Amino acid sequence: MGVHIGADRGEIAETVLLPGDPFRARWAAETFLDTPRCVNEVRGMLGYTGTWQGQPVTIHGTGMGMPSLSIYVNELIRDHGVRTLIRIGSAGAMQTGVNLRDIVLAMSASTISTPSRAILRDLNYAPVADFGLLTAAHAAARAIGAQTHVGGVYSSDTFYDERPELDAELTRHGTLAVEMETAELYILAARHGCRALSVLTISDHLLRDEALPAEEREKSFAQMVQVALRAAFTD
Ligand SMILES: O=P(O)(O)O[C@H]1O[C@H](CO)[C@@H](O)[C@H]1O
Ligand SMILES: O=c1cc[nH]c(=O)[nH]1
Repeated sequence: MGVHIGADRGEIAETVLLPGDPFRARWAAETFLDTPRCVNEVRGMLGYTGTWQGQPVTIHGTGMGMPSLSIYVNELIRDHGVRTLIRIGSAGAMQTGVNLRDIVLAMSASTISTPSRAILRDLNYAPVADFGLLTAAHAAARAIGAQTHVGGVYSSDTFYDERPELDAELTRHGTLAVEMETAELYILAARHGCRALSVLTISDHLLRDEALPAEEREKSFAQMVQVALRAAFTD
């Protein structure tokens, strides 16, 4: 039992899916896992452990932003022996060819700053996905017919950003989407020798006035969870 995760060692699987939203963790666990059991509710950050096709899986919220994700991922790796971490998040599209409901597999994540800045200092470290998870997720997404893009995302510290010129440069440099956690997830996974990937669903568009209606979100997010689970257990 740690500071922010109330589970005992052994109650969390080696493979963890990480939505920002703790209610998405509960929904995904109840929808996709057999015998899901709540293993954490400290501060309302829900975590569930169950099985998928006989394989143990935990689905645990991270909260929004890299400082929050960093707390949970550090404790999952250090205190619970987690080895495979797959974020299942929402993101805003930054390219005209990326549409609502599409899946984005984050090959890399640009940032201005992360909680690891104090360690990396002046190094512009390039956070990247685990190649095996990335290729497995791509195959899984194709297999279920999901519209999928693979490329770079931007992990922002601010949801309400006031730098339109930054968004424009990110778009000009091919960034597919913006979200708020992937860069730190990839850095922590690299530091601890773990596998990580972000599977994202486009929930809104930065170049067009579009957003996914609330009632459609769940159905779209289902594809992302399926992709993450299939990728986690592809040899
Ligand atoms: O849907 P989640 O996983 O929370 O991800 C995105 O949504 C939140 C902002 O609304 C940020 O956490 C961002 O990364
Ligand atoms: O961080 C996020 C997530 C979804 N949509 C956005 O525009 N930003």
